[in-house]
Formats: sequence, structure tokens, C-alpha cells
Amino acid sequence: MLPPQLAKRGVSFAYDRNGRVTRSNNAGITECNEFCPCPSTCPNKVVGRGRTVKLQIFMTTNRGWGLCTLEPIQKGTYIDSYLGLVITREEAERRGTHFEQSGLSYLFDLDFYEANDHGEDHDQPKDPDYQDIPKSPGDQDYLKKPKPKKKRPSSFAATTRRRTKRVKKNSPVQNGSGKALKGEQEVYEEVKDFQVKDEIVPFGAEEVGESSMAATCNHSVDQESEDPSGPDLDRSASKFEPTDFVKRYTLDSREMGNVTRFSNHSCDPNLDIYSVITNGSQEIFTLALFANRFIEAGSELTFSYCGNNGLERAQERNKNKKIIPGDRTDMFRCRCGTKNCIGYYWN
Ligand SMILES: C[S@@+](CC[C@H](N)C(=O)[O-])C[C@H]1O[C@@H](n2cnc3c(N)ncnc32)[C@H](O)[C@@H]1O
Repeated sequence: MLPPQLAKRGVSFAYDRNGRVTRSNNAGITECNEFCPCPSTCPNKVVGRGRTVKLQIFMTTNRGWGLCTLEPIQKGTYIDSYLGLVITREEAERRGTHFEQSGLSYLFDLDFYEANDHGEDHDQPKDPDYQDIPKSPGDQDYLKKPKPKKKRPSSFAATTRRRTKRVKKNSPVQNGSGKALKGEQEVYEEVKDFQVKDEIVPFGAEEVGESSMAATCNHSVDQESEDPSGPDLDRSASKFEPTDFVKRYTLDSREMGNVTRFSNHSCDPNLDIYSVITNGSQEIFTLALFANRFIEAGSELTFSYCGNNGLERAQERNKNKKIIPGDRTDMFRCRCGTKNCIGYYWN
């Protein structure tokens, strides 16, 4: 239940009381984290608590491996997060060339938008009542911790070493519920190789694929949303426009990742991607997959490789595409088999 102090302030969460997302993915989500004074049962810790759905990989007839669910999934349910090694965009370009030769790609762009004050409201509560929220015994330690320092809202600088550390603590590779395919030490070494040095990195809102993600930090649980078909999504959250900061990092799940790397593209996907901050870090977002409708047990789980809200744009671009068998674009011919298939999942 929502703590009375928060309810009184009219704050809202992105989840209903069953932990199902109630917002569209136009906006990012900031979850409570270890720095929040909330109890461990806080309803604003859904992605942060990890996967609860039983998943399995299977061999499809025409797209290599795929991911399916072993149980029925309600609309709005968190499935898992797309994990991978965080690499620079330049390195992604280099690896992309290799992937094009093999026909298999596990790259997922993290397209950053310039920041707003993501998370400030909750990490830095201004309301003195906020500290009086009843705590579970496990949360007592929080009270002894110094309050986290407020970050500058626009950007921060990271040296190579700090960046390496941050990736260990915050990267989806470390944070997700899935099993990483490589050891921690190797993650460190690879990230060092990319020499992310003294860079000014924006934080806040994010674009995933080609859909804008705005940062919000509302805190109220939709107490009424008990509809078994799942909550209606709140699409009112604002959008951010891209800036010069976009397109800096990419996730590569080829060697490090979890089961979500086997999730194929569909032009009628049953999962949507949300950018979620689960640790207050602001800099690396978790790409969290949520069911966008009820999904029967045994169904394949898919998302759109064209990005959030990107299918229509991709369809438009595909209209003028000349099909040349065996050429580069032919590699990205979509075999999702859905009625509304747009032809190519990348172009
Ligand atoms: C992230 S991987 C997905 C797992 C992959 N099927 C495997 O066997 O490891 C992405 C690759 O899967 C294949 N793929 C995914 N969705 C597809 C689709 N709709 N049509 C054709 N191939 C697809 C492509 O080879 C793509 O590069």
C-alpha cells in the first residue's frame, strides 16, 4: 500500500498494486532504490526486484533461437531486462560490421536524450514528513547512511576508472535478474579497453530505439487498476526532443547478457521496452521489457527492433526500398510472419 505520507502528497508510481506498469513507454521510469527511505516492499521496485516469470529459449523454424513464456502473463507484467556489455557507439559500428557478415546481431542502442532532473523528487525529498514513512526492519540501516549527494542536473564527468567502477555497479550486466555469460572481471577489462575517459555524459531522459523517453518521478499507485486484462496505459507523460548528445552507447549481448538476447523482432510485438532507472545512477538505464497485452503460456516473446513507436516510421521507409536478393538489406528481411509485417526489421 502507498505510504500515507506519499498518498497525502498526491505522488504517483508507474505501477499498480500488482506491480503492472500503468504508463506508456513514452516516458522513462525512476524506481525507488537503496537510497530511498521506503520499505523493501515498496511498490515502486518492480524491475529492481528482478524477473518473476518463467521463461525458456526454443529453436524457431526460421529465425534461430527464440524466447517463450512457460506461464500466462498479464498485461503490464515485467518480463526481464535486456542486458549486455556497454560499449561506445564507435565500437558498436565496428562490431556491427562483423555481425552483418554472420547475420546475427545482439546490439541494442542506448540513445540518450539530454537530461532533465530525473529522480530528484524522490532521491531528494523536500517534504520533511517523507522521512517518517514506516520502515521495515531491513530498512533501518538506511537511516544511518548519509544522504546521497545531489547530482548536478545537467551532466557529470567520468574518468576511465570511475567509468569502469560505475559500469560494475550500475550496468544492466550486473543489475538484472538474468545470468551473465561472462565474469565480472572480464566486464571490467573490456570496458577499460574502450577508454571512456573524462567524458561529459548526459543523464536523465533517454530514447530507446527511436522512441523518446522522458524522465518522470511520480509516486502514486493506481489503487483501482484491478482489471484482469491489465491497466490502461497513461500516455500523458511528456516527450523530450533529441539533442546533440544522442547515440553514445550501445549494449552488446553477444557474449554477455541473459535470456532476453534470444528475443526476436516482431512487427506485432507482445513486449514493449521501457527505460528504467533502478539504482538512482541516472547514467545507465535498464532496458526493461513489459507485456503490452495478455500473453498465453507457450507463446513466443518478441519486441520491436525498430524502437518504441518506430514500426510506422520503418514501414514508411521500407516502402521505397528496392529488394535486391543477397544484398545487405536482404539480411534484415523480417520473418515474424505477422499480418502487419513491415518487411524489414532494420533498414
Ligand atoms: C538478438 S538476436 C535474437 C536471437 C537469435 N534468433 C538467435 O538465434 O540468437 C537477433 C537476431 O535474430 C534474428 N531475428 C530476430 N528477429 C527476426 C525476424 N523477425 N526475422 C528474421 N530474423 C530475425 C536475426 O538474425 C537477428 O540478427
